[in-house]
Amino acid sequence: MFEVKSIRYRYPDGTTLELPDWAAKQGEHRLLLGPSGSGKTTLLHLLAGVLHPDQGSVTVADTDLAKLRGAAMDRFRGRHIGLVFQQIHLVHALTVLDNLLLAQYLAGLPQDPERAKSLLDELGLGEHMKRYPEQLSQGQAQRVGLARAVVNKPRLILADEPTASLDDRHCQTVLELLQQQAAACGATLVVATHDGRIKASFEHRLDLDVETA
Ligand SMILES: Nc1ncnc2c1ncn2[C@@H]1O[C@H](COP(=O)(O)OP(=O)(O)OP(=O)(O)O)[C@@H](O)[C@H]1O
Repeated sequence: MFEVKSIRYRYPDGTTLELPDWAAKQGEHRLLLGPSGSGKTTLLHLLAGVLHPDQGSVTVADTDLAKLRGAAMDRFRGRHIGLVFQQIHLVHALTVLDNLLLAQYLAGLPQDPERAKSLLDELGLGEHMKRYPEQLSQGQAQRVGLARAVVNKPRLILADEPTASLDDRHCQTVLELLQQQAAACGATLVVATHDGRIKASFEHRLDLDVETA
């Protein structure tokens, strides 16, 4: 489903990051571990096509991301990749429902309010779909962020530190929702974290500290 191979990425200041080869099949769930600064976010950005490597290749859904640039990369990402961040970045001028419809529009997909509404219902947000982001609790906003990431039924879900600021109960809930939604879409899931609480929930891990798969 994805494969990163022989990656070297050079930051603007010339620092170079080398990453171990890594791959997953469709529907597999993977944990990406490593201390702060080990390159987890960089690897997620390479998988999302936000960054491109100086050497090596990134393949997602049988597509070599080096062949996609600009608007084509944006459409591919919107259509096939769901992104979940610690900071949710909802569009504040739009309602919860419209935030999801915007994600469909930006992916070049026909707007499907029924899909968006049923997903919000499923995530316990049905009553809040006409609300604006500032009228939501942190936990509700987080679930909206998750709904937005999966509304287009992505083939790959990338989550960067989704549980870092959460207490134990919310940490477990967010993790379960991510895994459930990934399973519902048949998506491959990658969760990057240094949060040791969630290690036990994943069979497959890559630890950037020790560079073993
Ligand atoms: N724009 C940049 N210019 C130079 N170095 C950078 C840049 N962005 C990141 N780095 C460095 O690259 C390394 C990897 O950064 P990255 O953000 O991928 O790590 P991370 O594992 O996600 O860390 P954290 O858990 O703190 O988010 C770090 O040493 C960081 O300082």
